[in-house]
Amino acid sequence: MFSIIEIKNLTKLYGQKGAVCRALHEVNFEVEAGAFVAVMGPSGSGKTTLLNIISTIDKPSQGQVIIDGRDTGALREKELALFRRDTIGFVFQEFNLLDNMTIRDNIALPLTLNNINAEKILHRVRELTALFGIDNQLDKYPYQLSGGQKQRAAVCRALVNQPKILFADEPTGALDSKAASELLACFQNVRSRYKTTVVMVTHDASAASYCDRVMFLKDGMISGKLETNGNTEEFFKKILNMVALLGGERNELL
Ligand SMILES: Nc1ncnc2c1ncn2[C@@H]1O[C@H](COP(=O)(O)OP(=O)(O)OP(=O)(O)O)[C@@H](O)[C@H]1O
Repeated sequence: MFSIIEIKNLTKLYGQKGAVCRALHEVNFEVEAGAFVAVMGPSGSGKTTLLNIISTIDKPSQGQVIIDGRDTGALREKELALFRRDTIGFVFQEFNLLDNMTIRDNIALPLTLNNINAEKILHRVRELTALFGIDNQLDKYPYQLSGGQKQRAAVCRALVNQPKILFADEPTGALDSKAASELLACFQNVRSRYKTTVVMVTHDASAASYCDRVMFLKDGMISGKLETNGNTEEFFKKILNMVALLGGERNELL
């Protein structure tokens, strides 16, 4: 199987001499194309730092990030911007939809900016929103949607360019458990339909149990990994056990 993400000896230091914070320390892993992976760990363990570096928003202090066979550290700013546009989608905890645009225009925005033909744009928006169960919400504005619907619209927007990888930072953080499970089921659909690789940071063991694999970070290092056998409930229990085993902030991770 092809590794769409290869992380080699990744270290990230913040700050200057005398006040250096080591957010990541010699992290190594690979993610297979089409996988759905969760990154968990206590507050301050380096999850967001890792996601920002893999998604090329931030640069490492040391180490390599190879995405889809390309060493991102070797790309110039312009190449990197194009690479990011064509390869990566991003979803945040806050939905970041534009209030004065309809849901249709919000989702279509990345394609409109790329001068794609209008018919193609509408087709893509219809296909994605049908998959996410919000195809009857397209004429509405963000304030007229529930939190779960807004987040599904934000994911549609992140996918409209057909990225190979979708990065999600606490995508269920602002949702109730029903809206969260609907969103996670959508991620699974996207993965099986488009073979999109999904990498998600989460504090929520239940959200992580929808994934194929969970990586646990502690103090900027990978402290454990788990893989599902396909049974979500069993996987959920294993994740809880791992959280307890790794110690520290069990309550926070729940
Ligand atoms: N811009 C920055 N400057 C200095 N230190 C930073 C910066 N960003 C993060 N850090 C530090 O790096 C470490 C890892 O932070 P990071 O945000 O990646 O953790 P996290 O696991 O995502 O935490 P949380 O779950 O609370 O969001 C923390 O000690 C944090 O204080």
